Amino acid sequence: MGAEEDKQKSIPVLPWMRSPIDVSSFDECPLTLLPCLDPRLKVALENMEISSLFPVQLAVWQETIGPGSFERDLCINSPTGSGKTLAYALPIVQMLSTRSVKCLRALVVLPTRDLALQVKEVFSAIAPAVGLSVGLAVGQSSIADEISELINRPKLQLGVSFDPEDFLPELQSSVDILVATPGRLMDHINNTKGFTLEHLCYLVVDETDRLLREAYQSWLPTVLQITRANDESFLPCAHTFLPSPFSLKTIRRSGLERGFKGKPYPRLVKMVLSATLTQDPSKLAQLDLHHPLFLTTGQKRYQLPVKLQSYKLFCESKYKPLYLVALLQSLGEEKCIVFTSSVESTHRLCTLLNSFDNLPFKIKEYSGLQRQSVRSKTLKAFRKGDIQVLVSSDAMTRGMDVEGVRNVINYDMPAYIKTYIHRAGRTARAGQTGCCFTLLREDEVKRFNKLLRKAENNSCSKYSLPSSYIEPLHSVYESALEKLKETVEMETSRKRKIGFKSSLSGERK
Ligand SMILES: Nc1ncnc2c1ncn2[C@@H]1O[C@H](COP(=O)(O)OP(=O)(O)OP(=O)(O)O)[C@@H](O)[C@H]1O
Repeated sequence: MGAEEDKQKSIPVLPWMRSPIDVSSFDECPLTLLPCLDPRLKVALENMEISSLFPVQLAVWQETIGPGSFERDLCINSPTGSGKTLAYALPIVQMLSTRSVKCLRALVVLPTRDLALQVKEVFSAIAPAVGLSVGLAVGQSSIADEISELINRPKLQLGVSFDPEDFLPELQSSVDILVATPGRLMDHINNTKGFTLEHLCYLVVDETDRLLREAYQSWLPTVLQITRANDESFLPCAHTFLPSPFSLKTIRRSGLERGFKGKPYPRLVKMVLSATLTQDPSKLAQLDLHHPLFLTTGQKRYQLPVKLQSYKLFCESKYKPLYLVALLQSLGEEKCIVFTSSVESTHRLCTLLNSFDNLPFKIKEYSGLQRQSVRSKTLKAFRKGDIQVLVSSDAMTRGMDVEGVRNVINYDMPAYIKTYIHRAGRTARAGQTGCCFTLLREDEVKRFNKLLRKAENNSCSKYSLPSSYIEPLHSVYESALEKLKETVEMETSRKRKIGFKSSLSGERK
């Protein structure tokens, strides 16, 4: 494809995407100068060691708390590590800070459990300061435990006896904000008594392009349908406003003012975000956006963090593990993530690395092949610094924020620019520096250069390792390969035994 064709493809089809707000024209804003910020939230932010808002956070603040007043749905395309989480969390918490009745008003949906946990931490750092509670629906605990966290069942007064036939205690939400993955969200929508989205004011779809790629049990049409139905039932013509002692309803009036023509007001406000936001009209149509406003950074659709340094390292296929070890040794003990192209190669590479004697760092595997509990444990140890090298499949590529990751290595070349962006984006976050190395065979170089041209800030220098790092490793590499062979044989026979046992017990059943 020629450069002209590339350019054509990057011009958004949707008219509202062609005149975006450029986030790079914003500067950081000290909290002391931020208009309207609730002083309690200022203190909470300072406790998080945040003294100013990043550009994307200021741009969103302007469109929500500022003059924009949440009038339009926001589509935010901003680089990895630019602070998108707080960009939506802060205005939502500030807006809900004046509500005195507890009910579920904000829903944040993320594609994975680890990401949801991370986002919940951010909300939990600010929401309690203004008396709001945050819940999690990700399937980390049993559904019963989760329900008891999310739903409040008021206790009957002592000494008063009710006939249960006559009195059903009103179930109420225990949380104002819910962070969820689609599967568990659907479980609660379908089965949890008292779980309702009828008061929902804010819907955040984080990692939008990933969430729109799969149906995830049709969570999006379901949520939109429920909230739309609520809008309709609260239109003045459809509702008689009879006061009920047991239920508190949000009254959505039909407003013609401020761009809400024909829409119930206040309506459900949507914020959708990604570092690689889709521009595909049919995908975006699923979100049913209201008068959307597009916020993006710079000219090109794909952006790499400004302080990221990309490097390419040439090596023959058979020596890739050896070069990787030499590279890891040359980088020292700082945290590093090594990405491979599949769960199988992640396992194999990690086993091989652990077969090298006397490496000065601890290496663990993190992949979609592992159980969630194993993954969470590994991630925790990596965050703490007990593990220095994480060998990962693309399970880790999106959104994960681990402090102190200075280097990312693409052991296998990513097939798409999006993958490169999300992998590289695990470093150089929050304005810090970071490096991304890609190991390349000669026949991959052309494809890699072409892939990088699609992004802004795409300079990529050649990286060479001194032979003093390579030469001493040859003999160790040979014995590591031998050990790998033994380990693989052991694993295969263990799997065979387990398979045999379970087929026997299957026959008995
Ligand atoms: N205003 C701020 N000042 C200092 N640090 C901040 C600020 N806002 C966010 N951060 C930090 O920046 C890091 C990246 O933030 P966040 O995870 O929200 O990025 P992101 O844009 O969502 O990235 P990704 O696209 O990879 O998900 C986090 O460690 C966060 O604590």
